[in-house]
Amino acid sequence: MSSSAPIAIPVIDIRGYLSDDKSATTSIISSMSSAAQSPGFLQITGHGIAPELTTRLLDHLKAFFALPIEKKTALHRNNSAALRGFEAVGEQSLEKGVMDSKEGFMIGPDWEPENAKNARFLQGPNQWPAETDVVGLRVVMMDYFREMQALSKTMFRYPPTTPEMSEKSRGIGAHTDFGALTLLLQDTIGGLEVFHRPTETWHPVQPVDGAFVVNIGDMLERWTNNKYTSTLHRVISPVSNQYRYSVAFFNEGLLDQMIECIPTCLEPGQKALYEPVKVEQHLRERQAQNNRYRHMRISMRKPDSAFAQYNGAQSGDPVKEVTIIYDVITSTGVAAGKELLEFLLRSDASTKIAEGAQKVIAVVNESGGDVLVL
Ligand SMILES: O=C(O)CCC(=O)C(=O)O
Ligand SMILES: [Fe+2]
Repeated sequence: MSSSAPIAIPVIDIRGYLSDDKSATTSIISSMSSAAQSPGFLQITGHGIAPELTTRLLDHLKAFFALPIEKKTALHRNNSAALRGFEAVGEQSLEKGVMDSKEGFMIGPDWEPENAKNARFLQGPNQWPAETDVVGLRVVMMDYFREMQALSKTMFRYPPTTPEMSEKSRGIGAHTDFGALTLLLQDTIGGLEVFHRPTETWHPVQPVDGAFVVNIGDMLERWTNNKYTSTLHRVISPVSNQYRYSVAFFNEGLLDQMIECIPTCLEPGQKALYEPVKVEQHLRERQAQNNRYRHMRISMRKPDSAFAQYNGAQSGDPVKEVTIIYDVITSTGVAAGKELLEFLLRSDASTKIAEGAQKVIAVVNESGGDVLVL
């Protein structure tokens, strides 16, 4: 369900931090840390990236996506071991039954083709169109890239849609991001929405002139023991006669970096919720699960941190208890051959049981049948 009720996505001016103003820095850090915990999304202004550069970047992006489809498919991501390049409309579907209506173009740190044999996971050369096709594209992309000092970035174009069609398609289906931190430049069309878990409602991230949207990804959530939140988000297809353009930086860290609970993120008596993992393994697992994984996160309704803390630390032996329940229901194991007690249910029981079963069926249908509901 979409809702226009406001959810506070803070807009934070980081100018004071960049100019080393001590008191401004303290308050900027405290606002950023609180936004990273909830809602896991914020927008930053005063970041020092020249508006001239972002305008030039978006102009070149329009020129790139306006190329004939054959020229774009010649640069398809499938041609690249590092998964760099073009992706057409409809190639992704993050939510069952709704197609993602967007084109993408992924680049990263550029490797000379002759060094490609030394490339590791997701490393390698970019694929560029002929210079004469989009004059200056490569220069502006790499200028922007250096400015942002990021590791990988993807540019998107979302086709416009009609009100009727918008019910059946998404710009990009609901998902969380794999990496540590995403920095997103969006134009003025709008459509990005974040999910407010307690009320299960979607809320727009209004485009703010000159701002970057910042959101926490799964890697940072893991690193901070769930203190920072990797928030579910999506783009609804713009009901407009114009395309929507955006540029996303996925900061994914160095491949050998170990992601293990930052000690200051543990309250006294708390345990680390995740095993340490290297960035490369984390990315490989996410990449392998790709759409399926992203989709699972929606259906499984990530447990809140109170539950996550409890899970695995239950008293007694939960596996044994569940085994006994299974045995009793199936008259096997410890319950084999035993007479079960019968007891009477109140007259409203069958309605209540049917309601519960309907909810379970709805969740299973929504997830494509690949979710275990306990
Ligand atoms: O284009 C956008 O506004 C968001 C894209 C996004 O969420 C993603 O690629 O992970
Ligand atoms: Fe995303």
